[in-house]
Amino acid sequence: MAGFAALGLSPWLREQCAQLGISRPTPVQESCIPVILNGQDCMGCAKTGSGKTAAFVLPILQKLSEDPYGIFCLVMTPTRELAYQIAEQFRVLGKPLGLKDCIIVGGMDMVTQALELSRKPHIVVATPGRLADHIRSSDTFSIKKIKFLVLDEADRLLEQGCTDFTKDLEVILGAIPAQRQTLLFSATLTDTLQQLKTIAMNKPFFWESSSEVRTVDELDQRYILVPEKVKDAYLVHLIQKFQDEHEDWSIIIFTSTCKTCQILNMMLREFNFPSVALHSMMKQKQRFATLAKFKSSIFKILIATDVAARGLDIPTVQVVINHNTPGLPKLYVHRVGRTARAGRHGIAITLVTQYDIHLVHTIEQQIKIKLKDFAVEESEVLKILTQVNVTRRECEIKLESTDFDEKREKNKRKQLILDGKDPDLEAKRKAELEKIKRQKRKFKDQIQETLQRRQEVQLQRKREQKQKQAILEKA
Ligand SMILES: Nc1ncnc2c1ncn2[C@@H]1O[C@H](COP(=O)(O)OP(=O)(O)OP(=O)(O)O)[C@@H](O)[C@H]1O
Repeated sequence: MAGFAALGLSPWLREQCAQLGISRPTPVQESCIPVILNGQDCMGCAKTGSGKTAAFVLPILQKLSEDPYGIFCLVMTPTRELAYQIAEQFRVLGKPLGLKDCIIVGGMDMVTQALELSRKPHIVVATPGRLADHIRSSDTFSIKKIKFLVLDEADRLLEQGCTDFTKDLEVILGAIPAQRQTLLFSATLTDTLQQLKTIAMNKPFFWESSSEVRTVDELDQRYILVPEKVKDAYLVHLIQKFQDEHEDWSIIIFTSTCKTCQILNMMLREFNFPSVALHSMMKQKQRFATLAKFKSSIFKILIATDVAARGLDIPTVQVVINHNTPGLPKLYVHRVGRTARAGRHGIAITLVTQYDIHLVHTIEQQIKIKLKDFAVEESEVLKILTQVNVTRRECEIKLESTDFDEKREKNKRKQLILDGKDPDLEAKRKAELEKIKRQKRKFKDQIQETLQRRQEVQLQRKREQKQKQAILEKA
């Protein structure tokens, strides 16, 4: 493997890398850095924790050092926390340049941001919604002359998921020059490749790691099959076990909703675990503070929604627990990728209920690896089951007495209106879908019950036949 010098990186940047302990390029860096330095568009699809950020930060800094001006580069990313992390990489590696960066994300003061933008920073790192708001409402800055556009977690930015970025991206793409270098990175680019090519139009170089398996070899991937009602007891048991055996390990627990995230955090706190929660219903400043506490290992357990699933680079994380099975294999890949980064080892455990087994099969098919069973002493779990369930119920009641649900409803309505949808109509649609889901589940349970009964009857018949035969033989 060649060193950074052979890739064409200047000595000052190599020195910066060395100071951060980055001495040899990773494969994605080795392949993409020369191409970017050569002026080509680039799409890099490499596994989680494989150094994709430096693969675009380093060549951009080199180009900036040759022709410094602002605004030189725009980086788009799906989450606010990730925007701060990327800006930090630019700042640390670009220190000798006296780099000026600016972070434009929702939840922070817009006036301050507008002022910073008007001061022509070299690098702008932004989430799409807030940057589009600035473009629509202000003419005190221009991104018409940027040299580089980077979409980090590019597939997520183009996905029409629960947060749809596509309209804001259209506004942003309309405000930047057609003549630019476009760099697209993610651990899961492949299914949005055609869409991405419409953004990186300049005959993009595409690099994908050759390995069939979508997750890193250093990651031990496990599952535990659990009935829904004992899931929390398993969770508490697992955390206790990891805390007892590995005092210095940090753990991320992923949940499906903000409410579950909040309740689980309250519950773990009741059991005196050092946990913090991170979800989109928290105020932005609180979100940053939470993450800072977790990153500095003051709190060793982070309970988060998928807002933390992508990109976050926290080397102390040794364990990822999926409290719910992710519905999309891609989401699974990103969640479990919060551990076992940059060659370190890690373990991911997914709690799977009987209704989610098909999801596990889909995940296994996509990532090309089978999850292994994680052995748990059930008797230990049973010992704490009642206490855990009672505590959870108490936490639910406590949360109900706050305005959490009300806030959530308001946020949802606001978002729907912003998306141009009718909140009442959407609520009706959702209720109908829930009804169908409940009916389906009931139907499934009924089928299972009938099958079980049939099996029992057949067994009983066989037993009776045997008895009859035995009597006949005796006679
Ligand atoms: N060449 C290198 N040698 C050693 N460590 C590196 C190298 N390049 C980057 N790193 C470190 O590896 C870690 C992971 O890098 P990074 O966050 O860029 O991963 P990623 O590929 O973007 O992952 P994800 O898909 O999860 O966003 C970081 O802490 C980074 O400093």
